[in-house]
Amino acid sequence: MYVVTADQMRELDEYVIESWGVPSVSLMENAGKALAEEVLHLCQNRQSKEQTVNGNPLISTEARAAFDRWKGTRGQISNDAVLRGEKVCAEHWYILVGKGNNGGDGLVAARHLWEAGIGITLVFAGSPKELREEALLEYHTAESMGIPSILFTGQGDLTFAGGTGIIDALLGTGSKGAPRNTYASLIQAANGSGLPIISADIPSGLNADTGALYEPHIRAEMTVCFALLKRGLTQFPGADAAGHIKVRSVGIPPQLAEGRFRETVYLLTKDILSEKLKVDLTQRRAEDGHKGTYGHVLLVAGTLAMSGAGLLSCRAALRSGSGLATWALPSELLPHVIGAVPELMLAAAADGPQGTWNRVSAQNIIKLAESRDVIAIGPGLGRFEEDTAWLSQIYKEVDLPMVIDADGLNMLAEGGLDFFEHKRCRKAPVILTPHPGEMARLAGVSTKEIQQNRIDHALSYSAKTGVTLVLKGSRTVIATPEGNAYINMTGHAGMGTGGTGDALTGIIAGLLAQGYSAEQAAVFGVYQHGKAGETAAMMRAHPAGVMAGDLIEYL
Ligand SMILES: NC(=O)C1=CN([C@@H]2O[C@H](COP(=O)(O)OP(=O)(O)OC[C@H]3O[C@@H](n4cnc5c(N)ncnc54)[C@H](OP(=O)(O)O)[C@@H]3O)[C@@H](O)[C@H]2O)[C@@H](O)CC1
Ligand SMILES: [K+]
Repeated sequence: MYVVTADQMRELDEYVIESWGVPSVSLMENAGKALAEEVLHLCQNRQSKEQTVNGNPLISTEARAAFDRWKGTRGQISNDAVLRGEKVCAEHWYILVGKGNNGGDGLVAARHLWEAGIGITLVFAGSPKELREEALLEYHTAESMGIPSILFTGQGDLTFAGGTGIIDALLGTGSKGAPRNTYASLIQAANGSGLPIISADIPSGLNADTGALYEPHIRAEMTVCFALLKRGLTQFPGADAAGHIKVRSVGIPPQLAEGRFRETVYLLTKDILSEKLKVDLTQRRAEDGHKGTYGHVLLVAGTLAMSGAGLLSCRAALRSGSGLATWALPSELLPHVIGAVPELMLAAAADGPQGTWNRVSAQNIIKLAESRDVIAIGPGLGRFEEDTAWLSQIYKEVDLPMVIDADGLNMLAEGGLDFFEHKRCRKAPVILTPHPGEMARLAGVSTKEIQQNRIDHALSYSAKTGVTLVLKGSRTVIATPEGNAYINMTGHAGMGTGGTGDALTGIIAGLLAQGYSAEQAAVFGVYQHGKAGETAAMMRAHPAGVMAGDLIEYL
């Protein structure tokens, strides 16, 4: 599933209109009809819930289904079941109409809902005479049909008297900045009404490209998004304002987006994993495979105070299927962790005071890496003198697939983009796994700026440096230097707990060890990490109780 910006959507619109001759009024018709269908579904669901007594259906749905099966369907006549809602006459929807094409979609929906018997009041944010082209035609049709309308001037309150729902067709992909004047007042009134709001394309007040929210913005129960998902709907806080999101086709085939733009953003689904990234989700192995076949991870991590980070990463690497794992750790820490993960090999590689790292150990790491397949650096590592130079030396001299996390990222941030000046001497890929705070340090901006435009920041850093970038947080974004980005949908807020990032580093390293490409390992690793977190949540009394160690057990 492709995820596009407002400009990309406009380009695709124009392409089908100009190159294929699809009339733009047909696109608007399809959009408005899809919107009306979703409103009708909601009304019908509401009706069927009301036909129960104290929550018990008068006739159980199982009994009804059994009877319908017995009766069969031969010779039955159905009407347009979707658009001729039964018993929807008690419904009355207010449709907020802006002056662009988003408003036009609202006007089309008004016509279909009116036809289905729903009471409608159109509320114009500005004089309908300002509407243009298709939207203006739709206005004239609605007026001829006698659909009631009011012009909201901003004077007095709009109470939505007798209303049962609101369609937000104020602002779509053509909106710029915070909603102004009557638009702002209508948004505030709609949110305050307590009625369910269904947004056309995007909730008004959302930045369609970034997911940032302006004030005020609509808080929708559902958003009916047209043709292709907009980037802003996939990232928080925008995703939260959109409510349940339904993508409906309007006559612009999504596959038009493939290879068309410099950057292609995908919603991470099983299909994307198996069809685009060619990941075998069953993870089949050759019958004659052995531990040497599935790679050896070298993890450079941990101090005495943060030994758990190393343990979690190593366990995750093994659980994700790597054949072997070695943990390079400070010598003072080693005796304390013997036997904690018996499957793991331990290598004393640093002699800093109190179980910490120091700069002399770069050579030790380079030597250890000689007989390994992947190197992962960072979890619980701490900072030490001249550590950026230490990491840079390893980066230059260890040409293995490399994952850098946590303090490794802070070292890298200190080196700035100069750190990557030696990237041409590396053939093997590098994956960075920052959380938003670490990403902010890498990019030299604030955490807030990162969070307000996660997809762009991930893509641009990846393009500049040649690394595969995993920007963590809800809806993790994985960006590749070639300009692909994937938005992960697995996982849950219960995974916001210490050590889950360390586990992710281990999973990705474990996949790299088995021969997955950087893109496959980062994307599949993030997907699996979230899935394991979901399984762990289901096995506990409450998702908030999930710990990093739990999710590793469900890999
Ligand atoms: N094209 C197609 O074929 C299809 C398009 N489709 C639909 O079209 C939508 C995009 O339509 P669009 O481009 O007309 O923009 P849209 O968001 O409706 O309104 C922009 C208007 O609002 C105004 N305005 C801007 N910012 C504002 C603010 N902050 N506060 C207040 N006002 C503000 C601005 O006025 P201006 O500032 O320029 O005076 C401008 O007139 C898209 O989301 C989808 O729903 C579907 O039907 C499928 C086919
Ligand atoms: K809208």
